[in-house]
Amino acid sequence: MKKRQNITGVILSGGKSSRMGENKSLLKINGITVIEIILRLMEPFFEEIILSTNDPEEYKFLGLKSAEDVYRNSGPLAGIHSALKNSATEKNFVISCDVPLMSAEMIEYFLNYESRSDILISRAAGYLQPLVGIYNKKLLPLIENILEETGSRGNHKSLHRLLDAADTTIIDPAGLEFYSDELFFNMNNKDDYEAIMKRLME
Ligand SMILES: Nc1nc2c(ncn2[C@@H]2O[C@H](COP(=O)(O)OP(=O)(O)OP(=O)(O)O)[C@@H](O)[C@H]2O)c(=O)[nH]1
Repeated sequence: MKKRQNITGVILSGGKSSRMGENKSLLKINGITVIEIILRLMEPFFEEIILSTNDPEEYKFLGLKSAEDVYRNSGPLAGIHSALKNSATEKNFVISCDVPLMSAEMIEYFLNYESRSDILISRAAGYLQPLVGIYNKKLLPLIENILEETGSRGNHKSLHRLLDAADTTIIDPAGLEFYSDELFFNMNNKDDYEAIMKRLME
């Protein structure tokens, strides 16, 4: 597969993992860290990958360019903000660090989807899934307005405000042959971790 140069990959890993009690992206499944599972999934698609983190030292072993939050303690939208600021491309494929069941087919589907919108995300497993999707760099001023207004009270709410305020396309992948709800399953606590380990060791 030829790596894409006109779209940057972004891995969000600047959260607190408070429900997990330890950095969830560094937990291991079948001997490799969850963040490496995500990176291996992303690498074939993107020439450039940015890691959104506030602790670049911890992730040095990945050898990625990293971006620290400008707006601290403000949740995932702040991570998207700093990644877009540091990105050289208009389009950016964003993925959360905690979805190790995501597939290459689903990423490919996003990348091939014809849309002129500034955000392309899905509604999957009964929820909007804003932490896997495509974000345009031209959203930066709008994102800054929202982050300035909501500050550290924002967290996930600020992301949903962005979805409402921006030109957002929401896809419904439910009927696709490769699709299953588990693709978007995110690992928040120890029970989720155990469930994912069990699933990946099958
Ligand atoms: N850069 C950045 N990423 C974040 C921030 N908050 C969450 N994320 C990322 O966004 C994704 C979803 O995060 P959550 O699981 O909802 O939040 P979390 O802080 O990691 O975990 P909890 O403390 O358990 O809520 C993960 O990839 C996080 O690393 C933030 O303030 N900055």
